[in-house]
Amino acid sequence: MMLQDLIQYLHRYQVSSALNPEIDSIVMDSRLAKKGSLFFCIQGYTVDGHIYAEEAIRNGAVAIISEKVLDVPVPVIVVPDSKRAMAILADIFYGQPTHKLHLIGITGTNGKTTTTHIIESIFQKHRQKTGMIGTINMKIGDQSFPVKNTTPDALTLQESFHRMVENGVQTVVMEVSSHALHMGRVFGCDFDVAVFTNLTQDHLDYHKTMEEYKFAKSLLFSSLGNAYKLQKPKFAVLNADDAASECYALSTAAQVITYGINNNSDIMATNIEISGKGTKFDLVYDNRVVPIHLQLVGKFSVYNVLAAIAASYVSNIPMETIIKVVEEMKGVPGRFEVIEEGQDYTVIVDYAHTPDSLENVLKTAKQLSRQNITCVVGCGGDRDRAKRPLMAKAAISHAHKVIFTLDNPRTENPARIFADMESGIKGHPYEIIEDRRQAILKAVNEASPGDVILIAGKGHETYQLIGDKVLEFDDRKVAREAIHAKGSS
Ligand SMILES: CC(=O)N[C@H]1[C@@H](OP(=O)(O)OP(=O)(O)OC[C@H]2O[C@@H](n3ccc(=O)[nH]c3=O)[C@H](O)[C@@H]2O)O[C@H](CO)[C@@H](O)[C@@H]1O[C@H](C)C(=O)N[C@@H](C)C(=O)N[C@H](CCC(=O)O)C(=O)O
Ligand SMILES: Nc1ncnc2c1ncn2[C@@H]1O[C@H](COP(=O)(O)OP(=O)(O)OP(=O)(O)O)[C@@H](O)[C@H]1O
Ligand SMILES: N[C@H](CCC[C@H](N)C(=O)O)C(=O)O
Ligand SMILES: [Mg+2]
Repeated sequence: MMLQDLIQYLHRYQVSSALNPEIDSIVMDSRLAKKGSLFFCIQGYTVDGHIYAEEAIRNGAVAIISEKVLDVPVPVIVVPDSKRAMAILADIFYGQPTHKLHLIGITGTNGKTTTTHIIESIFQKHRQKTGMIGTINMKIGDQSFPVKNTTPDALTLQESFHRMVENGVQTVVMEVSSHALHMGRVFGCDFDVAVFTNLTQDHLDYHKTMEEYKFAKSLLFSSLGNAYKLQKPKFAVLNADDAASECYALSTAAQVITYGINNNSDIMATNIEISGKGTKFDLVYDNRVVPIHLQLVGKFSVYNVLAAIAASYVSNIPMETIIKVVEEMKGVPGRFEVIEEGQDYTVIVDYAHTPDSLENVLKTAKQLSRQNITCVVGCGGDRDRAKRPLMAKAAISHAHKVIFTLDNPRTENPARIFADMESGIKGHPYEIIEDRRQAILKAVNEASPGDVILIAGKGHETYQLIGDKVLEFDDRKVAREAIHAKGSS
């Protein structure tokens, strides 16, 4: 594509030269620039990408998008906001792939990964080729690829959509994080269905206040518009039991469909019964009542299932197919994953890393056993400090025994993380075992028949970030080792 053809889509810009090179690739990292690249200078949180313009040119870049005038020998297009320009041009460069896909975006504090997986399974059962983008991986059909972020930057994202289109994908279901919405990673995406799971405290290190966090999530719904794509209406799928939905209904011109348990909604669950064997409820929709038996456990799972049902139903998937899939769903890696090695106590690995999710999973664990619940949990470093005392409080309030341990401390001093956690729970008994392996070993060694151990915070993660080191660590493997060690001692 020629540079001038690409930049014609930008409204306000200055260009330093009339040269019109051919653009073969678009990059935001100077190290990835090659002959024919267009390089975007992005003001980052760590460094200012403008300082890498010359390196990008040395590596072959033939034009630069910048927020500043630069004295370099290739055309420089100066724009007011290079991140915004990048999202818009990425969409154009890759041939507007989201216009050719049925695109479902899911936002909310908890439940995005789980709901995304359920929706993927439903569309696959309906014989569609699917794409999926989220915390665990990016998938094209059944092939998976590693990811750095839950919602990737605009270049990676549009390139992924392009590959999906080339590979015959029809429907893409993706997690849309509040960071991504705030940083404009999804500007340029044409969503058909936007789903809201819930809003509770997290990420205040980044968004500063709950109001700003709530607003960031509203951008998914306001971006839906009321446009019809190939006669296809757009939908906002909202949780009727979460107060933030009112704001999201107001921010969208799309049709709204609600789901819920407590408040009246279009897709509703009543008569919920939770047991170790799964969860039963009556699904109420379109004046019909259908009994459902999930293998997934917990009230929070019912919410995720309802969100997935609603998103699939408005996408014209037959309800019979949807129900079959949700009843067959066994779970998502690292989400309430039961570690079954024939032991007479239960070990669960879960990704709860917010106060609300920790409270939910602990309450669910309590519904499964009358025996003691042990919670092994830590809080991530270089992340929201305000959630730490609340997570510690949730653990203390709902578990009989609590072991605080390291999650991913990253570059933060573990002592400060533990001090933040302890500030929420003065006077309650707990133990601190910094080494996560030792904490898990201890919890397992002390388990009695019928007990439940919940190892929270890292779920599917196969690493631990300590300082700038990435160490191999998988709660599920360590738990298995601990169970076997106890069994053979
Ligand atoms: C705070 C944040 O979100 N940071 C994101 C941001 O990185 P950054 O701003 O630090 O980038 P930077 O290192 O300053 O670099 C600035 C620019 O210089 C360029 N550069 C840099 C070095 C060089 O040699 N040459 C060069 O050109 C970089 O490519 C970049 O364009 O842009 C990167 C590329 O898109 C992201 O990977 C990175 O996410 C980091 C890894 C991260 O941890 N983000 C978290 C907070 C996040 O986004 N999480 C949400 C999920 C949250 C949830 O719901 O649980 C997510 O969607 O992942
Ligand atoms: N609907 C829900 N409401 C509250 N908690 C939930 C819900 N669904 C899942 N959880 C809890 O939150 C944890 C994370 O779930 P999941 O990975 O699906 O959320 P997510 O929104 O993708 O999280 P992240 O923002 O880290 O990507 C689960 O392990 C479980 O403890
Ligand atoms: N997407 C979340 C994941 C947190 C997972 C937890 N294990 C941690 O490291 O805090 C974040 O980056 O804040
Ligand atoms: Mg996720």
